[in-house]
Amino acid sequence: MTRGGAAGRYDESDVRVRPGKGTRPRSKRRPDHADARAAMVVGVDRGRWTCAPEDDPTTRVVAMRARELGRTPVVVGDHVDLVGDTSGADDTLARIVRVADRTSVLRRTADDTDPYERVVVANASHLVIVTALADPTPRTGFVDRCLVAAYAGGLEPVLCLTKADLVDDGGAGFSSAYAELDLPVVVTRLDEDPVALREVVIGRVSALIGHSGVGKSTLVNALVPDAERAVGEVSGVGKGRHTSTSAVALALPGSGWVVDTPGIRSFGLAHISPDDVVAAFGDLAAAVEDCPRGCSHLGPPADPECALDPLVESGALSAGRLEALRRVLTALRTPAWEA
Ligand SMILES: Nc1nc2c(ncn2[C@@H]2O[C@H](COP(=O)(O)OP(=O)(O)OP(=O)(O)O)[C@@H](O)[C@H]2O)c(=O)[nH]1
Ligand SMILES: [Zn+2]
Repeated sequence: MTRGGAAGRYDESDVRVRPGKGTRPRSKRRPDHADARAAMVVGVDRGRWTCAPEDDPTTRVVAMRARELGRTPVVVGDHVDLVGDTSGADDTLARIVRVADRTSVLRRTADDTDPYERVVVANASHLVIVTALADPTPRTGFVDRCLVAAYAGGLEPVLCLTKADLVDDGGAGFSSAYAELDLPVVVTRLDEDPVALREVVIGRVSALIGHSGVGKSTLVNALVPDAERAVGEVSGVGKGRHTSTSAVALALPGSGWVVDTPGIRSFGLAHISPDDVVAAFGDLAAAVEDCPRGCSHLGPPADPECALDPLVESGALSAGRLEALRRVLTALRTPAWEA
């Protein structure tokens, strides 16, 4: 499901027809690759894409991109068509000839001023925002930035609060800040199986995001028993061990995928506008069409004529929900390094 309006806007995954066949229209269906094998990208490393064929998802086929793809980015979660040797045998290399339109895009910029945005994960239906209730201290700023990225990219956000064993209230205090956003909240602790989280991710493609040390690897290992994500080690380059910093999709027992995103520590949001966020709040998207041009929907004093305020007066919108939406919108204005 595409929640945000922004996801459908991107046609960067359209494949260009090879130059020289000038009269042929741009096409996603090249008849000469009618026998291509459909697959999902599960990992990317130095110009090689690891793919899981849809007809045999436990096989791994390593592929390069065909020249006809041009500069189309191909990321974890992309649905691609493979040709060539798709056996997955050692030392074989297939070619990616097509990338399907995406249903969602988790995107980021390096910081809020970086004009270059990067798709990190494609086609995930859910973004699981992993935050520890203690050690490290939870910060709403990071959660709010993740919410913005989810809403704008067409992913359903889920708040996952870890280390409940370290606090007295079971997470009620922290999650109350999100109560008005209709956000699913799951709470986990080291001494219990993450049953509620498993129910959220099973049969779906979910991206997991969180700061270092929040317990994300612990969760991934519980969900995917053979994942062997390193626990308690600071992941990244130059920390003793060279671990991957790019996204990787791991198959859940049964069906579904979790995409771990070890490299993502910050979330530049330069590419997102307030309207992209409001678009995810179905009923409110129509209301803000009455706002003045350039309204950032924060209300007075910044936006005295924002059309969301009269909705509260008329009873169509609760004050608490508007406040929660505005706190998320404020994340757009808060520099990434302060969040
Ligand atoms: N008390 C408690 N500790 C936990 C819990 N979950 C994880 N931990 C501990 O927190 C530390 C960090 O856990 P990881 O799973 O490595 O955290 P991470 O988010 O993957 O961190 P990076 O690997 O740095 O990305 C480890 O020592 C875990 O044992 C929990 O629910 N309760
Ligand atoms: Zn407005």
